[in-house]
Amino acid sequence: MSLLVVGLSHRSAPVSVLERASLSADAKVKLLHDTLAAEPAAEAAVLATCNRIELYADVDKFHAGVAELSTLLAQHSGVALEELTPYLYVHYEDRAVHHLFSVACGLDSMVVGEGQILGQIKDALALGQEQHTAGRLINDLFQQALRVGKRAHSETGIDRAGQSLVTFGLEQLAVHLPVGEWAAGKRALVIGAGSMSSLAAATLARVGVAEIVVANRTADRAERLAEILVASGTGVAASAVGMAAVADELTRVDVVVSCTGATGLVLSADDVLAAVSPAPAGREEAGAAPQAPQGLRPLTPAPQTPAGLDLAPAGLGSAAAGLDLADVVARLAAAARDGGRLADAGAARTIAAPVEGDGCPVGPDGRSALTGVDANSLELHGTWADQGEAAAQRQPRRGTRTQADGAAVRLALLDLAMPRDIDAAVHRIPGVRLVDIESLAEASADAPMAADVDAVRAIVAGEVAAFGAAQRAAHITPTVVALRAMAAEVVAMEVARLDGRVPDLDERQRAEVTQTVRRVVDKLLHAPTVRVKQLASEPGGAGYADALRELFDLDPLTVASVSRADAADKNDDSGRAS
Ligand SMILES: NC(=O)c1ccc[n+]([C@@H]2O[C@H](COP(=O)([O-])OP(=O)(O)OC[C@H]3O[C@@H](n4cnc5c(N)ncnc54)[C@H](OP(=O)(O)O)[C@@H]3O)[C@@H](O)[C@H]2O)c1
Repeated sequence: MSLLVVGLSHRSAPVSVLERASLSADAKVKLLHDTLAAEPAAEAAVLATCNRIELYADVDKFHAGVAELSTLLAQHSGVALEELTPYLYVHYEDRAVHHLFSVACGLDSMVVGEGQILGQIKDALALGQEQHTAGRLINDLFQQALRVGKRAHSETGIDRAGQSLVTFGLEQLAVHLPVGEWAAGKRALVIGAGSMSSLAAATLARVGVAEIVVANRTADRAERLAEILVASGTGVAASAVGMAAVADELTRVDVVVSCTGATGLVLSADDVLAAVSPAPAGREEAGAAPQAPQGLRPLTPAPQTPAGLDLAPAGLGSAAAGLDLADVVARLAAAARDGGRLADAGAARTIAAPVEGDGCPVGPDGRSALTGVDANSLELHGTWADQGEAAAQRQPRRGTRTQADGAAVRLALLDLAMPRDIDAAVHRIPGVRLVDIESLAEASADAPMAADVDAVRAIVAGEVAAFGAAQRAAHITPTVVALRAMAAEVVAMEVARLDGRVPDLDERQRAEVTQTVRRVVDKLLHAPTVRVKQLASEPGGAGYADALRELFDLDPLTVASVSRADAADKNDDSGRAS
């Protein structure tokens, strides 16, 4: 039997395929059992993260194994085999071990060196153990991968080569500023209260945001996370809200981190657009500070608006300040019909870019109907051009950063979910910066490769060789044990025969003869068993076990029973270890 892995990852497949191929918890369990039910596989484990889906199995036939595992992956992911095949990779025997060890060290991660993959490998092993699909090979392999990953982190500076996904994402939002400087005093909204959101919230608190609002479907979890944050000693203020409050919170916060397990969008482009849009003039009461009704943000900063991210009114004409989104859309639609010319001078100042092509699709409520529009084919339509120009006219206060395109960053969003939580169309909203899994992948490709990566590669190479040697040595052990058992049996039979033929031997003489026979047998077997273990641990040494069995006419059932007992001991040990 040999180790085979078939999978796809962010390196082999586009995010859109990975998103569609992601496995639910139920699908993972079914995939494991179906793999074992398939004829070529004896053990199986599935490593499924937002960046990879890999099926590991102990197979006895390479070609049949590849065909079977690929078909099962397609079946359970719901992506047709013909579509999936170009994105699949296959590793076998030592290459498969090398692959998992590299993955465990974070060498194959989207953000090189990130440590979360170790938890995901541990989960994959735990699931295999729980479902009894992990035998001796999978247990040994995954446990060793965890050790190798920890070794890489403790012996090298791989952590520096790639920070955790959250930190890296925040760095992308902060662009050229140190994250701490960028985050200081900001208000953040964290959507979701699971493990990733908790990590995101903890990181935000650590880097110095002033306030965190946690929004989650289940209120208890959001409240619990908010309590933990308050008790964290970072000085952050934290509170919990339901998902219904997200639209409202969007208008108050500066940063959003979203990482839910939702399969659909949590934030549409319209939600974000509404949150960063100017408030309609008609809704402002004379002499009163403008409120933020229904997701439209006032242009005059409210007193509680955090420094650095508000919208300064200076330089804005009254037409711009009181711009109603529905009004803008209507004007743009008219302008599009009119060849891009706007009838109103106030609006013309707001909308600098001429509308290209057709006008922005308008929903029944008069807002841009962006939800459901294919982000890849989406062009910047008038509504957003308008918002960008409005943002460009705002005078950034001290501390307000600007995007590379010159527009002030009004709202920074980090989407760590897979599938995505935030509509990719948000990328095109001026004044909004969205960093998502796809853009993180691109950014990390440009990250400088530290010398530590080479050090980790050396560790992986050494560990793969050691693992292969240990596995091959372990492969011969049952045969050697069976040989010694057979020898002991022969000695016992001969001593019994001696008892029958020379019954007068006293106890001391009998013990002496027995010891002598045992010593002879041990001495005869010592050199060949030591040598055969050495030879078997070398690449291509698997045949020595067969030779030993053949030469000494060992009972295959005895060898198999020793292997089973050995595997059971290992499983007990691994159960205790994990
Ligand atoms: N864990 C990682 O290492 C990691 C790394 C990178 C990216 N991610 C991505 O981050 C996301 C969350 O992963 P996780 O590990 O944090 O999962 P998790 O611990 O299971 O948490 C899932 C969170 O999503 C919420 N949620 C689930 N379905 C939802 C829905 N339909 N609508 C709204 N909220 C919903 C859950 O709310 P309830 O509390 O109400 O159930 C919970 O807060 C996933 O997209 C994952 O791919 C995870």
